[in-house]
Amino acid sequence: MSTNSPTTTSNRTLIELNHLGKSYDDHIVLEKLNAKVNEGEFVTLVGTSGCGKSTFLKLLLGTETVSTGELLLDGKPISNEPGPDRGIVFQKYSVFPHLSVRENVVIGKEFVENRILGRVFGKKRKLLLEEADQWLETVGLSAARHKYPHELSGGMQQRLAIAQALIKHPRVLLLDEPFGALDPGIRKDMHKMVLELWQQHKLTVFMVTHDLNEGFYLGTRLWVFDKVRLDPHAPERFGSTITFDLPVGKVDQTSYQSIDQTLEHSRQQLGVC
Ligand SMILES: Nc1ncnc2c1ncn2[C@@H]1O[C@H](COP(=O)(O)OP(=O)(O)OP(=O)(O)O)[C@@H](O)[C@H]1O
Repeated sequence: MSTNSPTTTSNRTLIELNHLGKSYDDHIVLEKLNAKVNEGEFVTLVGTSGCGKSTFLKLLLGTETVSTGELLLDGKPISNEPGPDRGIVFQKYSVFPHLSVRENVVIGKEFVENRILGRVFGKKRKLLLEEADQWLETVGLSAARHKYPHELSGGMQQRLAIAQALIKHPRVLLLDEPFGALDPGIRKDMHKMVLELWQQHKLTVFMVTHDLNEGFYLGTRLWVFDKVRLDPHAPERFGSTITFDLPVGKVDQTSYQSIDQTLEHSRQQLGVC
């Protein structure tokens, strides 16, 4: 179970979900989500395929808007466009293939500094290149800074995507199955790096995973997304909600088995793997 000490967690609410719901036309994806997340928490999200985990991250990022209820950051509704206070890393294809590793990190910040041109020049650019190099060192990619993404392994590409997100100094880091495609050994290295970054930079993290063990190991808190109501004739009539909200340090073997069984039951009912 979790080996993380939530030393970076404060008592200050950063994110608040009040009766939050999200639908696409008649398809209800999420309904009645209620929770408060303090600054510095590491929330891991598990649930069956299609239950709305990525949709929830998109609401936090601001690329999707809530349909009902509220999603607040610092007590204010999250703006409906991505801002530098939130960074995201996807399972794949987060980086630009035509840019070098170094330029991939630089561009993350260039769009923040010059929203019209997406470029900065002169002394500003020199400083940005230096900062990019520092981030590449932090994620262990200094030696690859002049390479292109196709020359990197899957793990290196995810390190690059993390550097690209972190150069904007986000307060909230959103990770959508970032290690799902990686080999177990590489995943272990990535876990270590993410935990170090989370603690050093006092990030609030939301991470989607399909691996319950990974969720327990990394998080300080684990959410299970599931449907409490199911209409077999109209599966889109009801959405998922947070059915388990557990402080991970207090999770015991019985809770683990209970969540595992619940997920298995949902998988069978929904016919998804
Ligand atoms: N832009 C969209 N328009 C219509 N429906 C959408 C849209 N985005 C997502 N959905 C639907 O919302 C539901 C939830 O999708 P989402 O990707 O959030 O699930 P998930 O839990 O992340 O799944 P997975 O674990 O397979 O990645 C799916 O049925 C999907 O088809």
